[in-house]
Amino acid sequence: MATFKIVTLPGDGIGPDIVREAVKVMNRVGEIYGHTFEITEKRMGGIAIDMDGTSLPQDTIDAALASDAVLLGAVGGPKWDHLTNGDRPEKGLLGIRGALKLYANLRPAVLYKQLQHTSPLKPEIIGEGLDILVVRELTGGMYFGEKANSPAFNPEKPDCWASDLEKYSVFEIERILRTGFEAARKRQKKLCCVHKANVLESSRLWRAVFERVKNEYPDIETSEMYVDNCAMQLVRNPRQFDVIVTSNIFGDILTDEASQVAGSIGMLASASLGAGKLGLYEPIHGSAPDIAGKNLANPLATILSVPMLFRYSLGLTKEAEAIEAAVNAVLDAGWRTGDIKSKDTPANKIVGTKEMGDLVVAAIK
Ligand SMILES: NC(=O)C1=CN([C@@H]2O[C@H](COP(=O)(O)OP(=O)(O)OC[C@H]3O[C@@H](n4cnc5c(N)ncnc54)[C@H](O)[C@@H]3O)[C@@H](O)[C@H]2O)C=CC1
Ligand SMILES: CC(C)CC(=O)C(=O)O
Ligand SMILES: [Mg+2]
Repeated sequence: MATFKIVTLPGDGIGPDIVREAVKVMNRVGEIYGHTFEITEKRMGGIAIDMDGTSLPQDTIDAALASDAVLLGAVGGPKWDHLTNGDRPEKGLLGIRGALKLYANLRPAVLYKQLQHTSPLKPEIIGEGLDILVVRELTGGMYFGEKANSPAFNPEKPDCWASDLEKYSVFEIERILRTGFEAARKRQKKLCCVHKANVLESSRLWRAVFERVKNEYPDIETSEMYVDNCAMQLVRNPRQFDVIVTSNIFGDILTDEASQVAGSIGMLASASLGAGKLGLYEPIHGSAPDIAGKNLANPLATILSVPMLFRYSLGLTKEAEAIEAAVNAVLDAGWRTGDIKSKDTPANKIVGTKEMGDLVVAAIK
C-alpha cells in the first residue's frame, strides 16, 4: 500500500479521451491493490499555447519533476500547424523530454495473438507472432540539434534554406547503446544497431561506438543495419529482430512502421526513461485529429503505457501484470475498437474509446 504522485498531460486531439481511460484503469488498480494515485492534470502542447501562451508552462515542468511518473496523451493538430519558427505543440513535448532528461525511449512492438489478422503481413511471415523492442535515443539528434534558417524565411525564394543539425556525442550514443544491451539481456539476447553510416558522419560515430561497446556484451548476438534496409526488413522478415537500438529520428519513423506490422498504432505503448526512476509514459501515436472527439480512438496504447509506468517508475509488478491480463481478457472476449477490427468482427463487438476503457476496468482482478 502506497501513495504515488502522478502527473497527467492529456494534450490535444484524442489525448484527453485516451488519458481519461488510462486514469480510470489506474484508479481501479488503486482500489483493488490498496494504492493511492494522487493525479494532477497539467497542460502541455496546443492547449497550453492557447491557455498559457507557451507549449510547456514552467508549472508543468515543476509538477512533472516533483512527481513519481508522468502520463501523456498526445499533442498537436491542424489548429497550430501554421506556427513556424516559434512555439508549436510538439516543442512542448520535446521540451519536457529534455527537461526531465529522458534519453531512452522504449517502444515495444508486440502483435497480440488475438490480433494477428490486423497485421498486413502474411501469416507465414508473422509465424507465432511479433515481439520487437525498439530502443530509441530521445534527447539528441536533429530533433534537438541547432536549427537555422536563411535570414528571410520565404519558401517562394529558391535560395531560402533551412537546416536541422544531426549531432551526437560519444556519451549520448554509448548511454543509449548500453540501455539497448541491458534490455536485450532480459529478452532474446539479440541486438541490432540501426544507422546510416554509409552516408552520415553522425552514424559513423554510432557505428564506431557500437563496435567498441559490443565487446563488453559477449552474451548478446549483435548485428547492424542501414536504416533503409531496416525499414524494408521490418515488413520482409520482422521476426529476425529482438532489440533494435537507434537514433531519435530513425526510431521515431521505424516505430510507426513497426506499429502497423504489429496491427495498429493504437496498440503501441512507450516509456521514456532517464537516469533515475522518473519516467514519462505515452502511446507512440499522435493526437489523431481525424478521429478526435468521435469516441473512435483506441485507448489501449495509453492503457498499456500504465503497466510500463508501474514497472519502471513505481516498482508495481503484479499491478502491471493485472492490467496486461485485463487487456488480454478483453481481446480474448472479442472486443475491438475500429482500428483493430477485422471483417469477421461482429458489429456488436466494435466499441468506442470509452467503452474499451470500461471493459478493461471491469476485467481487472
Ligand atoms: N507524441 C505525440 O504527441 C505525437 C504527436 N504527433 C502530432 O499529432 C498530430 C497528428 O499527427 P499524425 O501524423 O496524423 O499521426 P497520428 O499518430 O496522430 O495519426 C496517424 C493515423 O493513425 C491513427 N491513429 C493514431 N492513434 C490512434 C488511436 N489511438 N486509435 C486509432 N487510430 C489512431 C489516426 O487516426 C491517423 O489516421 C500532429 O500534430 C503531430 O505532430 C505525432 C506523433 C507523436
Ligand atoms: C515530437 C514528436 C511529435 C515526435 C514524434 O513523432 C514521437 O515522439 O513519436
Ligand atoms: Mg512519432
